[in-house]
Amino acid sequence: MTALYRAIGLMSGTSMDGIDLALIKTDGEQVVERIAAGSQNYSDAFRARLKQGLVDARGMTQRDERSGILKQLEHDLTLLHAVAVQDFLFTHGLSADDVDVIGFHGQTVLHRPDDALTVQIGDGALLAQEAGIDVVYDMRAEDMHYGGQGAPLIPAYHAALAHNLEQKPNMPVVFVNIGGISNLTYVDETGKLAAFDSGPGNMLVDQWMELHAQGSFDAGGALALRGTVNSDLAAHYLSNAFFSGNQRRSLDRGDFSVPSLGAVSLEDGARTLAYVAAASILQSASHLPQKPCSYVVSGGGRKNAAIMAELTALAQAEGAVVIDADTAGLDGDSMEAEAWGYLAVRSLKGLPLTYPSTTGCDRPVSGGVLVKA
Ligand SMILES: Nc1ncnc2c1ncn2[C@@H]1O[C@H](COP(=O)(O)OP(=O)(O)OP(=O)(O)O)[C@@H](O)[C@H]1O
Ligand SMILES: CC(=O)N[C@H]1[C@@H]2OC[C@@H](O2)[C@@H](O)[C@@H]1O[C@H](C)C(=O)O
Repeated sequence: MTALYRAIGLMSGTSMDGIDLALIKTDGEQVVERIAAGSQNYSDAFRARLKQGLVDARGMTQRDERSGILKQLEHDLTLLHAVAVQDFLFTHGLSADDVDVIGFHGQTVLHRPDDALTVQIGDGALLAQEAGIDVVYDMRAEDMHYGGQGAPLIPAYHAALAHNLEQKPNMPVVFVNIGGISNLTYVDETGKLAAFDSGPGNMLVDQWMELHAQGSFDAGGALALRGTVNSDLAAHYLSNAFFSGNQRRSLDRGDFSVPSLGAVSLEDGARTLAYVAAASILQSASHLPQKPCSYVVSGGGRKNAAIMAELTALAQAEGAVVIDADTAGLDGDSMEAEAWGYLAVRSLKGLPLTYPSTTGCDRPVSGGVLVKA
C-alpha cells in the first residue's frame, strides 16, 4: 500500500471572506479520506486591507514585487493563517506532529494569464516556522511556465473525488464551484477531464450588496428572490467575449464589474446577478466535450437559493440534474481547502497538479514550493 500523508489545506478565496481549512489523509492519488474541516472569518477591517491589496497589486509586473501595503499585508495574512491552523489543531485535539504537510494557497491579488502573471501573497517560510509543519505553497506559477492559465487547480482533486463517490451521479458529471469566481470540472465515464473558470460566481452579487451598504453578501439569496431578472443587464454580462471564445480561460476578479448604483432596483440587481452566476455556468459548459448529465455544486454560491433555482432550471432544460455537493456526500464548504491539501501531497511526490485539458499547459505540470518546518 502506498504511503498516506496527513495534509492540511488552507484556502483564502476570491470572495475574501476568510480562511477555509481541511485535514485529509491521502496518497495524492486515488485515496482520499476527509477527516476534519473548519473556517476562520476575516474581520471587516482585514477584508478592507485585502481590497486595498488588490488595488496596490494592479500595477505589478513582477510576481515578487510587494509595493504599497502588500508586504505588510502578506506578513499579517500569513500570521492569520498560522493562528487559524493552531486553532484548528486545538479544536480537533491534534498537534503539529499529527500533520505531514500544509498546502497553502495564500490570497490571489492579481491574475493576468495573458501575461503569464499570477500573484498569491502568502509567506510559506513564515507559515512553516509558525506552524511547525512543512508547507507547500505557490502552486500556480509553474503551470504558467508551461503555457497554462495557472487556474483552475482543483480539477485533479475533483477527479479523485469522482473516483471515490459512493453514489455515482449520472455521467458525465460536472463539479461546479460557485465561489467569488466559478469554475467547473468535467469528468466522464472514461475519467477524461476538462476544466476552466466558468464566469463570475458570487463576486458581483457581493459587490452589489456592498454598493448598497447591505452587508457583504445576499444571505440565502433572500433579496434576489424578491426581484426579477433584468434581461438587458443579464445580456450585458452574458455577451462578454469570455463566453463566446472557445479558448481556455481563467478569470481575475477585475474581469467583470458591478452595475452602477441605480441601474436597476436593489432586488432586481441581486436577482439578475444571481441569474448571471447560474447562466454563466451553462454557457461555459457548452464548450465541454459532451453535454453533462449532472452538476455537483460546491462553494458559498450553493447557499444562495436564487442562484440554485436558476441553475436547476437551466440545467433541467438541458436534461441535467443539479446536486448540492453535501447531498452527494461531500463537503461543499471545504472542497477547495481539501484540494489544497491534496495538491500539496501531489507536489511532494512530483505528480502533476495540472494537465493540458485543465489549464491549457503544454504537458502535465507539477509545481509548488516546499519549505521544511
Ligand atoms: N448563507 C449564504 N447565503 C448566500 N450566499 C452565501 C452564503 N454563505 C456564503 N455565501 C456566498 O459565498 C461566498 C463565499 O464562497 P466561497 O467561500 O466558496 O468563495 P471563495 O472560496 O472565496 O471563492 P473562490 O472559489 O472564487 O476562490 C460569499 O462571498 C457569499 O457570496
Ligand atoms: C487565480 C485564482 O486564484 N483563481 C481562483 C479563483 O477562484 C475560483 C476560480 O478563480 C479558480 O480559477 C481559482 O481557484 C480555484 C480554487 C482553483 O484554482 O481551482
